[in-house]
Amino acid sequence: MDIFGQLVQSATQTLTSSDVSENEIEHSYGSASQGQWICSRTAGEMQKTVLDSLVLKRARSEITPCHNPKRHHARRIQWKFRWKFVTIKVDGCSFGRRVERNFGSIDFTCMYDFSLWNLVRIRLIVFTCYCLPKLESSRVENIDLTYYFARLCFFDTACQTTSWVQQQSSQVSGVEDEQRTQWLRWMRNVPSPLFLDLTSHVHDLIIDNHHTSDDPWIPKEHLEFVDMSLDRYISRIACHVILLPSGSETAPLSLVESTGAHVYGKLLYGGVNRFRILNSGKTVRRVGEKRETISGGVISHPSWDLPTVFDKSVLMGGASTDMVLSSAALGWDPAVMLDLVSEEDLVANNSTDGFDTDSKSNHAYQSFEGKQRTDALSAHFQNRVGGLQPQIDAIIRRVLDGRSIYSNFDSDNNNSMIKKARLEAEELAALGLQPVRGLLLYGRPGTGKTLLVREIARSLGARPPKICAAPELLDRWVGGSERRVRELFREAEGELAMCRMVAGGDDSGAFLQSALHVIVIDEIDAVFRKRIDADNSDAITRNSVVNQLLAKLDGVHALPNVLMIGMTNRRELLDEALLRPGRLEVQVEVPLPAESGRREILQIHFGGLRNLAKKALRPLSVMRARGFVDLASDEYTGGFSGADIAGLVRNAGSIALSRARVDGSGIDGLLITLEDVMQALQEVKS
Ligand SMILES: Nc1ncnc2c1ncn2[C@@H]1O[C@H](COP(=O)(O)OP(=O)(O)OP(=O)(O)O)[C@@H](O)[C@H]1O
Repeated sequence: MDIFGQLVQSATQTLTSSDVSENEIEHSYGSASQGQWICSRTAGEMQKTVLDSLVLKRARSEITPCHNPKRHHARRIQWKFRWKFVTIKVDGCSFGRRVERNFGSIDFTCMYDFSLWNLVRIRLIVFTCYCLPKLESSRVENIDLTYYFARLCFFDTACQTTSWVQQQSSQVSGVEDEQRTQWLRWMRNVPSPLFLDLTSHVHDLIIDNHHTSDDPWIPKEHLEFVDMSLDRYISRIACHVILLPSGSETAPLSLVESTGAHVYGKLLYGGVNRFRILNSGKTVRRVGEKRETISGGVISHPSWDLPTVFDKSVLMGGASTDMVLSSAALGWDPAVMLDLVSEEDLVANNSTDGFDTDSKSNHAYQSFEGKQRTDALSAHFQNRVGGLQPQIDAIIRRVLDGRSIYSNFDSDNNNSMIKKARLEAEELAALGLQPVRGLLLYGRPGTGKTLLVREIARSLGARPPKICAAPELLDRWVGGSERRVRELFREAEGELAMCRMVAGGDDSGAFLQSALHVIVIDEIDAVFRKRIDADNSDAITRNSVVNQLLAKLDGVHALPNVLMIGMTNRRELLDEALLRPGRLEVQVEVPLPAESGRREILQIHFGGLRNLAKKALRPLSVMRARGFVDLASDEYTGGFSGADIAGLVRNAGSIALSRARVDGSGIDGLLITLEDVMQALQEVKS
């Protein structure tokens, strides 16, 4: 059985008996606003245009005059709903300047009505495809990758998703009662989105297609820009299908593409039965009303006909973000500047070539064990975080080691090494050595706390971390803040419940099956500060929010598949109860970097730029003749934080860029000189 089949199977196995209540219908409405969110996260002029033309117009054009008052009424509501449906999404978006500067990505989200039976559920399928970097806009305009990837995902009969969907739809009529209940409950009970990574499938298809001369599946002209000899082009194509159960909390980041990926298309497509309910908020059903029919032709419910919207080609344009980035960074030559980057570093950096290899490296950690794994983790941090080796060691020892880096959505989960790592984690758990659930990072601003958190989440292969600033948790409505805290944990709860049932109710094994959920609360002192005896409403809310968090971390229903990371500049303000073992147990101070630390940070920031500046390298001798300046020394950067150093690098880059603009040498002739760095230093210090 393919992974998707396994997922679905495990999900359906997790169900217990309970009825589908009308409350769920309310949730369905919530799903629509999820859609709104999805759009607003990824707004763009193109998106608006596409939504308008492909969805809104289409919906309108479906409305045909009808003389039967009853039917007319139904249709009007239907129209209203669909209109509102789209409007909800479009209105909420902030279509901004991004469009000009950005790569003109179109963010579509594919949203299907998944209500297979009379009882209402809406399920969303978010179809995301990522595209190749550095496409030339002239070519991009002629290509509709969305279309092709959509076909790959949904229309190709060999594709796992399609066959699964077909299988499901063929079962609609003859579905067994028991199975029907299972499905409904699954949809209700599994609040976390299911992720299906079709990337390798898409890669295979593209590569196969490329090698097939007769009747190619994708016409050659659409692949002409793909340099098949360059793995990195292929490796930047990703394709994810995300299934969002209705009413689920969508972690904002779960829908955000991975670093370095370029969203090329997400397609929004919506349908729902009981539109009347959504529209009016009433749940009364008219006698004789046929609920399954929602729209003429576009989605004939509940079949899985191809939505015609995919037939439409969408033109895309604009420069890719990579172009923008590289043009800003071109010309950096750290070796010329300070000779800080060794040749080995360069080779190592070049091998990644600026592309995101995190997912690969995560797999690498998974297949390591023992010391080998710890070393690999340590190296992972070293390449990205400078000057914090003791802190990193502490985090690896206390937080990362002993965690089985296991995701049940991992296609490699048959790997024997991973099994070994899991067994080790199970043994440790049996010994009572469960991994810690809370980490506090505290220290001066800009010292790299957030950076550390990001790397921790990456190295663990966890679900995309949920990052929120503590003040965002406060809600002016009574009980609202507590609800927001609970929502943070909801996804983890859902997944744990699912794993628990798969493990036959075995609590101890369940969390090992669940992927880790990293919850990050920044500026944690703003809310979770010492509880005080006061009867003003603000203090009461804060106290209650602290209590809620404590309960989630270490209460009766504590969640072992959660790693909570708090960050603060003011540790002394935090509630003592939050800091005790079992809660934010590991506390790591992130200090200002010392000289050697600053050197490492400089290396990291210069190193990154050097990759992009390969072509613009200048003879070392020129700079060497002027003498070696140790920027990391106290004389230059004493008292600087990591963020200060990053800012210094950016500032020097901008100075060089403006000079290049003035003297007309352009980006190709861009070179950052020692004087630029010194000027930047002066500006930063003044
Ligand atoms: N140790 C470091 N190594 C490499 N880069 C660093 C380091 N510390 C900071 N930086 C750079 O500074 C930027 C800002 O750092 P970061 O946001 O992690 O600081 P912070 O400690 O979370 O700050 P705050 O407490 O104000 O939120 C990072 O994105 C990174 O580019």
